[in-house]
Order: sequence, then C-alpha cells, then structure tokens
Amino acid sequence: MGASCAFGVFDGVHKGHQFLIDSACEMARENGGASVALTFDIDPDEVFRPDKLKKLMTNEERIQALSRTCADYVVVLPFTREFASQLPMDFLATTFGEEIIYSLHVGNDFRFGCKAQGTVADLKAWGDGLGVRICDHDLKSKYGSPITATRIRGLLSCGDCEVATKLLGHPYTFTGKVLEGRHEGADMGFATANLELPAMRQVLGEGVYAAYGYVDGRKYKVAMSVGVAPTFEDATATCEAHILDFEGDIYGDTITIEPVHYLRPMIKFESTDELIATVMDNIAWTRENL
Ligand SMILES: Cc1cc2nc3c(=O)[nH]c(=O)nc-3n(C[C@H](O)[C@H](O)[C@H](O)COP(=O)(O)O)c2cc1C
Ligand SMILES: Nc1ncnc2c1ncn2[C@@H]1O[C@H](COP(=O)(O)OP(=O)(O)OP(=O)(O)O)[C@@H](O)[C@H]1O
Repeated sequence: MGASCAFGVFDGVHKGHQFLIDSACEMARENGGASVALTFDIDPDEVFRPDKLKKLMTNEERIQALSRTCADYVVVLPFTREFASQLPMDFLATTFGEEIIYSLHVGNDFRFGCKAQGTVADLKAWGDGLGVRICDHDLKSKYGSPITATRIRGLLSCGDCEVATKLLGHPYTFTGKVLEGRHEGADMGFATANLELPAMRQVLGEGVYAAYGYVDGRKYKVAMSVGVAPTFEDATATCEAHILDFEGDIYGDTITIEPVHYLRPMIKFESTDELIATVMDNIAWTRENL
C-alpha cells in the first residue's frame, strides 16, 4: 500500500503543520500504509531570499521535530536552485519518480516548482493521472486567522511569546554559543552569558524578557536582554542572559533559551545605577513569576 505524505517546509512544526501531518497519519492508519512527512533539507528561502530570512528552527531542529510527530518516516529532499527551477510537472516527477503514493496532504495555499508556479490544481491534475489522492486542507486557524510560520515570526518580533507558543503548540526556543562579554555585568551584580546567534535566528524582537534557560540539561530561570545594549557604546552582544542562581564558567558552551514573557523595551540609561536598579527589578520579577 502506498504512503500518505504531508508535504512542506514546516519551519516551526506549528499547530497547522501538526494538523496536516496528523491528517496524513490518520489516512495511513485507515488504509494500512506508511505515513511520511516530506520536506527539504534547507528552507527554499535560504536559496532565494537569504538576506531577509528569519527562521523559527534550524534545519536540524526542524527535522528532529518532524521525527517526533506521528509520521512513520521523515523524507528529506535535497533542495537546490536547479531542483526548484523545474516546471511543476517535472518537479513532481523528480520528487516522486516511479513511487506511487496513496495520498498527498498539503495546505490549500501550497505552491511548488519554478517561481512557485505550481498550484493545488496542478497537483490534482498530476494526482488524477496516477490515482494519487490529493488532500488540500483548509488552513488551521486560531484567534481568527490561519496559523503560519510567517505569523508566528511576526508575533515573536513584537515580543508576544505567549500567543506564539499557543500557535506553535510547543515553546519557542533558540540555542546559541556563549561568547566572552565586556565583563561589566558581574561588577554590576548580574553576570550575563552573551549569546551568539546567526542573523537568521534573531526572530525575537528587541527588549527585555523573562525566560527559561537550559544549561547542561538543567532548567534555570533567566532574565535577558535582546538587542545591543544602547547604554554602552562598546556593547556588541545581541542577546545577554542572566541565569538566576547559577555560577560557573560556560564560555564556549551552548545554551538553549525559552523566552516566556516580554517585560519592557531596551532603555538607554543616563546612569549605571539606574540600569542596575532596573535590571535587578527584572530579575526579581522573573524569580517571583516564572
Ligand atoms: C535583564 C537584563 C536587562 C537589560 N536591560 C538593558 C537596557 O535596558 N539597556 C541597556 O543598555 N542594557 C541592558 N542590559 C544589558 C546590560 O547593560 C549588560 O548586560 C551589561 O552591560 C553587561 O554587559 P557585558 O556582558 O558585555 O559585560 C540588560 C541586561 C539584562 C540581563
Ligand atoms: N495552518 C495550516 N493548516 C494546514 N496546513 C498548513 C497550515 N500552514 C501551512 N500548512 C501547510 O503545511 C505545509 C508546509 O507549509 P509551509 O512550510 O509553507 O508553512 P507556513 O507555515 O505556511 O510557512 P510560511 O509562513 O513561512 O510560508 C504546506 O503544505 C502548507 O500548505
């Protein structure tokens, strides 16, 4: 029996993606075939619009998250400019070859092939010829509009971690390497881990947040700033995390941050004392409320 496949990029593996993959799994269960999450090794926008691209997950995180869904298999297609420039029917022939699948599940906005010319109507014409069921699903919505990765990125850029988490169906996290900072924080009474994040992963809007941090498999409360500190001309770090009740040398280590709540915008303080008092308040809020 042919497989039932859900097809897409799936950045974030959000609730809409989960619904689509669940639909493929349900059909596979009904007909006794396998279920497949079919995706690309990279985000097509990494090839076509790398400058503007922001991503909810790295490609490795995305494939790992897909492997935790109900799908029996995650099939990862290598995405190249050459592959993408094929006319829609050639794109499908290259993707599926001689493999006759049972069903293909996509959202009704799905586009594919050269300049995204291929539509659900093209998919249906292809499916009719081969006896493949094309299941084009209405996009799953929440709070009045469709759940999309673009919408979730927009929410995070405004600091709305709570609604983003609801649409994702799991917490939003990012992982970065700890770099040496200016060593000012410890003197001010709050040591910070300065995180290096590639531009593509800087989705979260500038501001101060209460968060959780995962260091060496342990979970801590974190008060963190996102954006270069405007008070100090020599500051360069784009994300600084004060890990509560943590002491230790973690330079060079990789830590994962789960932002939970936006506290305030970044401020250019007139004095260091004012900065310290405000940051201490943010740390106290995090301690009491997380
Ligand atoms: C919770 C928190 C809030 C912060 N808020 C601000 C801010 O509003 N304005 C600012 O200029 N820097 C802010 N910072 C950044 C600090 O100025 C910075 O961590 C400190 O100068 C130490 O920098 P260093 O790690 O490079 O030594 C904040 C840092 C934390 C942890
Ligand atoms: N809310 C949704 N409900 C059902 N299917 C969806 C939903 N959002 C996306 N899909 C489908 O999931 C697959 C993967 O889509 P894609 O990776 O483009 O997600 P997206 O969230 O729309 O991303 P972006 O906002 O970056 O375009 C496609 O078949 C798409 O049509």
